[in-house]
Amino acid sequence: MAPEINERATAVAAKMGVNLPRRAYVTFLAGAGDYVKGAVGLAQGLRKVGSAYPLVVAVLPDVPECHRRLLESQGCIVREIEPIHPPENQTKFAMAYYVINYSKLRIWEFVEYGKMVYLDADIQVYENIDELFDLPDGHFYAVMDCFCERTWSHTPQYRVGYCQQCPERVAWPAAELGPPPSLYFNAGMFVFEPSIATADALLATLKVTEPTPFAEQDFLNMFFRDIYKPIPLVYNLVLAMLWRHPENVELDKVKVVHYCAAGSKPWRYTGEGENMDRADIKELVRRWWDVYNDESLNYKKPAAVLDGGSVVAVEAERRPFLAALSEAGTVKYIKAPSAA
Ligand SMILES: O=c1ccn([C@@H]2O[C@H](COP(=O)(O)OP(=O)(O)O)[C@@H](O)[C@H]2O)c(=O)[nH]1
Ligand SMILES: OC[C@H]1O[C@H](O[C@@H]2[C@@H](O)[C@H](O)[C@@H](O)[C@H](O)[C@@H]2O)[C@H](O)[C@@H](O)[C@H]1O
Repeated sequence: MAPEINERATAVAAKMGVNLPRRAYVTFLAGAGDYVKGAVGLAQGLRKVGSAYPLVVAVLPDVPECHRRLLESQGCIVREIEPIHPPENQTKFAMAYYVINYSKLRIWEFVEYGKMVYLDADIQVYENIDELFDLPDGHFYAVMDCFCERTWSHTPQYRVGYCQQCPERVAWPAAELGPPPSLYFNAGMFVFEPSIATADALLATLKVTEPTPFAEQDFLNMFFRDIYKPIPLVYNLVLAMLWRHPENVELDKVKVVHYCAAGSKPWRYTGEGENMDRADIKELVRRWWDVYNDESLNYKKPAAVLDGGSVVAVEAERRPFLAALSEAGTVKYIKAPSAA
């Protein structure tokens, strides 16, 4: 649904003195490649677990029209964003394409929402996580990352074998390297509050910050260091945890899986690559495909509502509210036959 309709439905609600939940999940999509499958799978996964909030997809201009239509047909709210490029630099990013990930920072401009949960498109949600929206305001919530993969080989912690996931295994050599690194989160999933002031501060700070190998993830860790609050690993299982810190993982309790290990993207999975022949990886990839291929999870057109004669489509979670408006005689709410 286009944001202006979203705002009109909100305005109708406001007339009734009711603030509709200004909450949404948001993911990021760049390019014309196959990450769109991840975003579609995520939309279906959120529907399967009965999330009460819509999925916004922040798309770069290079995302083709057909991918945008596909996302809208799956109930996503597609928002084009302007790319953000880091300052000219000689940095060698951990993955060359990480340079595009700075554009993720545009989501702080989505101020029609009071609180959002960001999820990478290579993430799948297997249990309802709407409770994250009720975390106290004023903090940045995310799951701690792991420093043990080769992608971290440029860092001192990797060189000395230190990881925040098990600080007792190899003590940080404070005498040699000074204080240990601050708690560091994986930026594939986080809970945040959009704000123009924060968006402006992010961009102004980025302009004067030397890019580093983990691109916007490093930058966000620096920027939000003082208000960062770790949340349990169940909300973002970085796959490498399965072989790097199995003692920290209770797989049957994990709600969110982040397919970020090399070779683990389900839509590209061949079983080749380090650790990709593990039984747990094969099972997690199968689970992803089960959701992606489940046609019963396809988006059903929302009930339509007449507001002053014009049709305003609304998201499923607004139906009960609009039925109440209809009873109040404010709008005529026509339930589509398929609407539950
Ligand atoms: O070609 C690309 C590369 C990345 N992304 C987006 O950027 C996120 C972060 O990139 P990636 O998942 O590859 O990082 P990882 O967590 O796997 O290192 C992806 O999940 C997508 O949401 C995208 O849309 N197209
Ligand atoms: O642009 C930098 C990216 O950095 C992160 O990816 C990394 C990181 O998680 C490492 O800790 C893992 O070892 C590695 O596999 C993984 O690719 C985020 O998941 C991604 O959203 C994005 O911010």
